[in-house]
Amino acid sequence: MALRCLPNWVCPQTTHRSPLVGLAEFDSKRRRFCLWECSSSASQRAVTAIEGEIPYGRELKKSSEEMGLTQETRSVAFHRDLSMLPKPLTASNLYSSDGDDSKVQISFQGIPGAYSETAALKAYPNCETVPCEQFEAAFQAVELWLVDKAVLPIENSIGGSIHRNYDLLLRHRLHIVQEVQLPVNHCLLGVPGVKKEEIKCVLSHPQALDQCVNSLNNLGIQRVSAKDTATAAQTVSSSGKRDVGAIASVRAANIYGLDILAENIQDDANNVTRFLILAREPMIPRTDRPYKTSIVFSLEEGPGVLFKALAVFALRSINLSKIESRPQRRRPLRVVDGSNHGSAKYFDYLFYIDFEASMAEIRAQHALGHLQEFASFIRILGCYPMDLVR
Ligand SMILES: O=C(O)C(=O)C[C@]1(C(=O)O)C=C[C@@H](O)C=C1
Repeated sequence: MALRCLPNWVCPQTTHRSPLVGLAEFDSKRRRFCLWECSSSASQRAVTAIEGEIPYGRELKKSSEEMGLTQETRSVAFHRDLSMLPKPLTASNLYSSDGDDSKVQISFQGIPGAYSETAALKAYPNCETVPCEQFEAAFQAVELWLVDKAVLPIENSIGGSIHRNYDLLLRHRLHIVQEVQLPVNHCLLGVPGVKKEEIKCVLSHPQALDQCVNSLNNLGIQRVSAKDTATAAQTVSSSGKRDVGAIASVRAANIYGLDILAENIQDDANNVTRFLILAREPMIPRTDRPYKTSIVFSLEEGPGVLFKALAVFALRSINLSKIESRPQRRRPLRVVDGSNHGSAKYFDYLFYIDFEASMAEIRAQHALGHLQEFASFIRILGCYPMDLVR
């Protein structure tokens, strides 16, 4: 059972917004949840509990308050509830892996057979994967304690950065606790018995189509976007059409009963997608193995500020493995009125950097302290072990 605080929780029966502290318990194995409203006033020491079932898949967007609306309410004595209060964390709770990952639930965007699911299984071979329609739902599932972690593709060695997912990292308050480098071998799939030459068009995720653009042009095959590679395979399987194929994994072919007409059809044999595993709590940084730290920051205006910002890492021999910039949505333009010829307009950017050091290292702490001199905003997205195994 996991517990979290719900201040300002609204009682579904009375619609009374409690000034008290609420607690929620989620039993993710049995998919049950229980919301506890605890009174802080001495005269009213009752605890109200609302129990219900955690919905599957696409209903993950519902908030816990909404779920409580349809559920039975009952009161229990306060003293009986003391045993239910959160226990203090122990050191072993703070490190992610206790060897048994069969209880870990990981949300991913897509349906079974998607590469994101394979990435989750690479990180936690015995985990339970929870499919979600959109990335937003995969994030919310973690935020609502419906699952433990979410997996997110962030960049690909052929297609580059997945920009929308950088934006999601900032919009949500989850922490990167792990990275997964997954070799992606795209296959051309078709309904049983079909020949490669019969395929006139293929369905797949836009990133997967981009990674195979030359091969598909050579074969004269049209490209059509699908939500994810596994949904493409499922659509082809249920359509039964001989001239429509899918680009997806061997695993997706097995799940949806399709023939593999060609393997490794990506334009570069070394096709690797990097995924991030996200959790509610950050990982406590250590120095027992190579670590990476991901940060996002914005800079004050001025000549050479980005140069100075990057120098804080170079000065301490900290290697940067990734830099990405994204427009600041809330403040897209900065207007500087310093001349007689009108005001200058600059686009305002956020910079995302991955550097190869642990936040437990003094040089990393000093580098971020130094960066604060030029940055108007800094957030540490996570410090996590580097994935060195392919
Ligand atoms: O469609 C899938 O199977 C996904 O997991 C998505 C995704 C992506 O978003 O880049 C992941 C890995 C591959 O590079 C292609 C597609």
